[in-house]
Amino acid sequence: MQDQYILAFDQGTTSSRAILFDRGGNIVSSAQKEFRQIYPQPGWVEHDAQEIWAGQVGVAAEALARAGIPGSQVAAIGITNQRETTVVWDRDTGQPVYNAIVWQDRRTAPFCDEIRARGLADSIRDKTGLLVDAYFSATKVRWILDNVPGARARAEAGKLAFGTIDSWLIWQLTHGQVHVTDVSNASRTMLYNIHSLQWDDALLDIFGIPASMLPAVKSSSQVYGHTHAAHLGVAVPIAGVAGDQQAALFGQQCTTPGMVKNTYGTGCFMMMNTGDTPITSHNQLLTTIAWQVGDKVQYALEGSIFIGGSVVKWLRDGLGIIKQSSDVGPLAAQVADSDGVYLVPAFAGLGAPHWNANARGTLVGMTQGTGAAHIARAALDSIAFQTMDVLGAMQADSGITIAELRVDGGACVNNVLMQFQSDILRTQVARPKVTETTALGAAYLAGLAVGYWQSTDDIQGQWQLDTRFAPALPQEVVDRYVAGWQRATRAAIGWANDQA
Ligand SMILES: Nc1ncnc2c1ncn2[C@@H]1O[C@H](COP(=O)(O)OP(=O)(O)O)[C@@H](O)[C@H]1O
Ligand SMILES: O=P(O)(O)OC[C@H](O)CO
Repeated sequence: MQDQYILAFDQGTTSSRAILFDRGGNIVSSAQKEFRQIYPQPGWVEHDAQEIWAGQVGVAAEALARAGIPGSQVAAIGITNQRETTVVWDRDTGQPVYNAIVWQDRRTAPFCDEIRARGLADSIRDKTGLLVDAYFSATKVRWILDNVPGARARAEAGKLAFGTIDSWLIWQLTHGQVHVTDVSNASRTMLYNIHSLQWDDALLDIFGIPASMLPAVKSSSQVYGHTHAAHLGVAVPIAGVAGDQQAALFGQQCTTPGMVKNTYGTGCFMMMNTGDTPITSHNQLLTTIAWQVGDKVQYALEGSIFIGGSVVKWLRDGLGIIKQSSDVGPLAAQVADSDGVYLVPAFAGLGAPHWNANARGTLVGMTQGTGAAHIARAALDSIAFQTMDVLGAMQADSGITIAELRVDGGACVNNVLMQFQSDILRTQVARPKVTETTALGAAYLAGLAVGYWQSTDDIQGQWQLDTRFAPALPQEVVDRYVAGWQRATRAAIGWANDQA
């Protein structure tokens, strides 16, 4: 028999990737395509769901072509996706009724304020593990139903379907035959009870969403359906689905309670595996479903940082002090430290553990001697400091002191950042050889479902260390840096709260 492979779709916020993996978890080939970010108004972020679909299926074909592998040698497809992003489409035509409303979109923040004012936040949190915020899908679906002419009536007549991007892609791949999601994506909608593992009628009522719109919720590793032969030449089983952060946790093989990964992408997303126990946070973290394999549901604690690697983009595109992202390391390395300069990149408010929607970017501590290198250094430091705040909250909530932070995402290639991260966390930071852990996690989930890998034992040895960073800075220096950061954060929040 010819060699078989697993094809992972990694549908992210700014680009769609397809990666082909072999049995050893090695990358055989990949293809990637960026797509348009649509900003109709300040604070609004949309994607064209059709463009995402066309791009994703295009990169899948391209990845196979590059490896010279036909669809018949793909044992299964795993899908992982930007989470919360909301698509509503017509069941008959398969056409979206509105652009996808992206997780970053803040248009429903006033409605979230209303929900909190009605005293509903605690019960929503108890059921979903989430804080009431525009980030999650529920208020986005409601917005579409309220603002697209005729949408509510069509939804009530059972004509419209809702899905996160995983559901949308599966619907397209199966030509409208399969409308599903997995537990990890469902747990980001703010409509799903993470304890009873069901859509919650009372929540559907609060948000005015007809149950007929919802996908069926499945495990993260099973055959959901087969692709229509039009796409890869043959029908291929779609056998793994997880939200991208959960998939990265799985791909990092953080499969035992207490293991933590941090993904340094546009934002930073830290997750701790908490096993079969959903831990309620007292520090404004989210409780979420990590994945379900077989009948075993695993939970996680999560802290999301809105501006992570994108602060480097801002140095490039906003300030113009670097030409390309990779220039930031050498520029920052020109100085020993930021010399008292702190950047709090609260460009879109602050996420965990502050959740302050009004906070704005703050740059403090400058003197006549401050130059571009100090600002670059402060920008990188801000990624590490925000991560430190989230990890502190996570350790407090779980009572676990972690031994190692596993890292991935575009900005984890930066050694200056990783070393500083280890220094201020006083913890080992471990960067694996394969940093495409999101796609790898989806591939593992799919491969396990079809017997490509027999059990998690088969993949256990595949995580390989690239570089380990160990704390080197003296404690008193770290204490001084951290105290400065905390002052700067207070300044960012104080500036927002001081509005007349
Ligand atoms: N050498 C680098 N140092 C720091 N940040 C970087 C570096 N290279 C890329 N980045 C940042 O990493 C981010 C891209 O990471 P990626 O994981 O591809 O993001 P996403 O999946 O969120 O689109 C960008 O915000 C970019 O600014
Ligand atoms: O597309 P990414 O990798 O930035 O991830 C987005 C997250 O899933 C949003 O919750």
